[in-house]
Amino acid sequence: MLPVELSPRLILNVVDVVFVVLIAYSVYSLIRGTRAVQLLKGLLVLAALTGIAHWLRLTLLSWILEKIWTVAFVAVVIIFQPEIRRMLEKLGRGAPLLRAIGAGEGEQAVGQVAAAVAELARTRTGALIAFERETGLREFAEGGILLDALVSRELLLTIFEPHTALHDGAVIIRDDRVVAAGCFLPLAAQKVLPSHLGSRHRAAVGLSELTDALVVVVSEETGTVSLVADGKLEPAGEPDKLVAVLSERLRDKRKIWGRGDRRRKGGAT
Ligand SMILES: Nc1ncnc2c1ncn2[C@@H]1O[C@H](COP(=O)(O)OP(=O)(O)OP(=O)(O)O)[C@@H](O)[C@H]1O
Repeated sequence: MLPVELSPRLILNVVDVVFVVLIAYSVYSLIRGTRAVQLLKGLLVLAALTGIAHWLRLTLLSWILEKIWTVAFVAVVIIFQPEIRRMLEKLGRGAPLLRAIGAGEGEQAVGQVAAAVAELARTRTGALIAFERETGLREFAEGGILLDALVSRELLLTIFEPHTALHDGAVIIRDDRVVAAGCFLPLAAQKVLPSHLGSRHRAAVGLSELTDALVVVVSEETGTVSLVADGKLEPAGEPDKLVAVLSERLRDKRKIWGRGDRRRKGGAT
């Protein structure tokens, strides 16, 4: 006989707690590493203060805190609109377990991109290349020159050739096609990056903060190649490593229900 009787109520309570823990963990995973963590800490302090004020029956403080909660809610929605949007998009994409593990068209482009990037780095030609994943980059592509051309090393080298009309701005790649070139990307907040990194790198980080895009940056100044994802910039390493990392991350992010649905979600230009 069990020491505690397993009543339906008890089971439901356990399920209830498990759900709350899972949701809390998911929310934390989604905002981990973003500025929303600071916000969460602020809200926890506010919640603790509110609890204490209620417990001690401090009427005036409770009333003020109530007003602060209302203002804070509106402010949070306005200030963190990009993060909230991104979080909801991530939720919409489903749990990682549901993601397909299979090759996508984007991977075919990876080898060509890596070859172009190696050449651009060698000649110290600045470049900014964004790979679209689940979040549609249409709004950024439409700000540039729409191309819809098959990705090739030669095409990318031509686009980033200095003194040409398309070299300024970013190239956006979806699957195996260059969707657009000369695209303006959103800049990351000033404090996120070391001051020696200029606007090209800031733009790469900025896009990766707002979307799940993978961005490759070649520095004109130093010829170094960086890979940017989820707001983090890291050295891309040798071309072979870049191919491996890009392939893995592109594959990992593909959904189980494939390409057609993603297009309907707003990815198409
Ligand atoms: N918001 C942006 N969106 C797209 N491209 C941008 C953006 N900002 C800058 N760029 C590109 O970066 C170029 C200027 O880069 P800047 O020298 O400021 O950056 P950087 O990070 O120091 O790069 P580098 O190390 O290559 O010099 C611009 O000519 C433009 O092509």
